[in-house]
Amino acid sequence: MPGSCIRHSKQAARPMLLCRAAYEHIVGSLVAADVNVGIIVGRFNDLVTKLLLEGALEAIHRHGGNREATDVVWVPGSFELPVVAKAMAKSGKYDAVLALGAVVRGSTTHYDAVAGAAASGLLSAGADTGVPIIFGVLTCETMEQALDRAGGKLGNKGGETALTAIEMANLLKSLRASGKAAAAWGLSK
Ligand SMILES: Nc1c(NC[C@H](O)[C@H](O)[C@H](O)CO)[nH]c(=O)[nH]c1=O
Ligand SMILES: CC(=O)[C@@H](O)COP(=O)(O)O
Repeated sequence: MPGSCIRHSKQAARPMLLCRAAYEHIVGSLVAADVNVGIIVGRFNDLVTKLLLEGALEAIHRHGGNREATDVVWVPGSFELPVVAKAMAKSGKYDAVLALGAVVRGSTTHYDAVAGAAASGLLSAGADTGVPIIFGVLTCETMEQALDRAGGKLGNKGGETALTAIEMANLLKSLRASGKAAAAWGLSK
């Protein structure tokens, strides 16, 4: 147990390194070759979401993913992401589902309802199925903030979250193959 590692004042680093080395660290691969990803995109603010999708597809392609294993599904807005995410997850066809959207604050409190519903709904979809549902929804005060994060000066959250989807898909595949995680649950098949 880590707590049992005795720390010696002059060799403190060495025992701890030995402690860490004694344990298997399980990390999901970023190779997309055998990963089936379902991408759901909110059409609202598609000036932004199209860029998020572009980043996601480029990342998947760059990591060895193929077109046949990646489905792109469009919904009206971020509020609609969770129901489709859960439905796609329950199909058993996907190793991960990536939800992309852009919620930009307007002049009412509608922003809070949409952003909150998308976040909690997507979280529940993953918890209810055991299929990784990745939150690729921008929640921004301004369109400029959103564009900065959709391929602008702050990178592309679509590409970043696509890598999260690949890693989580491979991690769960690996854990499940070695009996260290339960199979996905609540699937329709
Ligand atoms: N204002 C934004 C929306 N609003 C639309 C909702 O997502 C939903 O489609 C509507 O309430 C009907 O159910 N959606 C976004 O994705 N981003 C926004 O900024
Ligand atoms: C996030 C939204 O729903 C928002 O863009 C809508 O704008 P408004 O609050 O001005 O109606």
